[in-house]
Amino acid sequence: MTSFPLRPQRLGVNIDHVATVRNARGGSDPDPVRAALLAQAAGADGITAHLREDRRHIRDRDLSRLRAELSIPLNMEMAATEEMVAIATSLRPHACCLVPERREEVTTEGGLDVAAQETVLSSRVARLRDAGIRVSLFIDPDAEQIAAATRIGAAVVELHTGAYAEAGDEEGQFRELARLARGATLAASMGLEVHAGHGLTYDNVTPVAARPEIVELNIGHFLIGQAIFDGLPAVIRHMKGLMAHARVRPQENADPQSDDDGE
Ligand SMILES: CC(=O)[C@@H](O)[C@H](O)COP(=O)(O)O
Ligand SMILES: NCC(=O)COP(=O)(O)O
Repeated sequence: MTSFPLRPQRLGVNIDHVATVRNARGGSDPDPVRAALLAQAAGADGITAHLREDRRHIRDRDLSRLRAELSIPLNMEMAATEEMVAIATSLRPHACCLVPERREEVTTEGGLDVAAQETVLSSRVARLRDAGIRVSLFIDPDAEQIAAATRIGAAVVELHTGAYAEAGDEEGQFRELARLARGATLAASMGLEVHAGHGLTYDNVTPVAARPEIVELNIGHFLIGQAIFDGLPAVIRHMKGLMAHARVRPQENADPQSDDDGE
């Protein structure tokens, strides 16, 4: 089958876990804003930072500094609470991604249940939109959630890739990838911009990066961890290289059973 190079896909670098390391000692190093500026210089297309309700990593002051110092888009991840909507509408980042949050979780465990909370979410989405913020919803790649995201006026959905990333075997990975592909196709056909993220690494990024409808990946934990060994600029350049390579022959690379691992 003939294949055509796709449009480049954006890489949003999530710098939360620089703040996790900083907070471990309670001081000011390492500075997540410095990491964001380094990521920007290395070719990141955006910076993602999640202001959790418990402030376990990113803090309010980090966000205001990011907003002031970055020249690439800032994507603020947040729970859909009154407190967070008030912070976001005052900060006015380029985008807000609404995510589900449970205080006791180690990381975001599933997608936002948009279908179950349409009324409250639609008024919060409207307030963010009225403040000029592009609103994204972090959801599982399910038809019910995608339809609900459209109904409440989100511009973007970020498909949760955690189940794909954590699938223990090839069969599970194949099943989750097929689910992501169906979700991406459906969301794009409904006029939503499609992003994806969570748990992506050098080893599993290629089939996701090859999906033509997915125009942005948000990646954090792996990049920050790998930067300990290789340095943040080299890690960002390598990840962007894998993403670009995946889109040269998207049909082949979208198949997780392909021999080509994207290296
Ligand atoms: C929403 C999401 O998928 C994660 O990127 C999260 O923002 C990373 O931070 P945690 O590790 O605190 O979940
Ligand atoms: N929204 C996903 C994200 O920002 C990064 O997730 P992870 O790579 O830290 O798992």
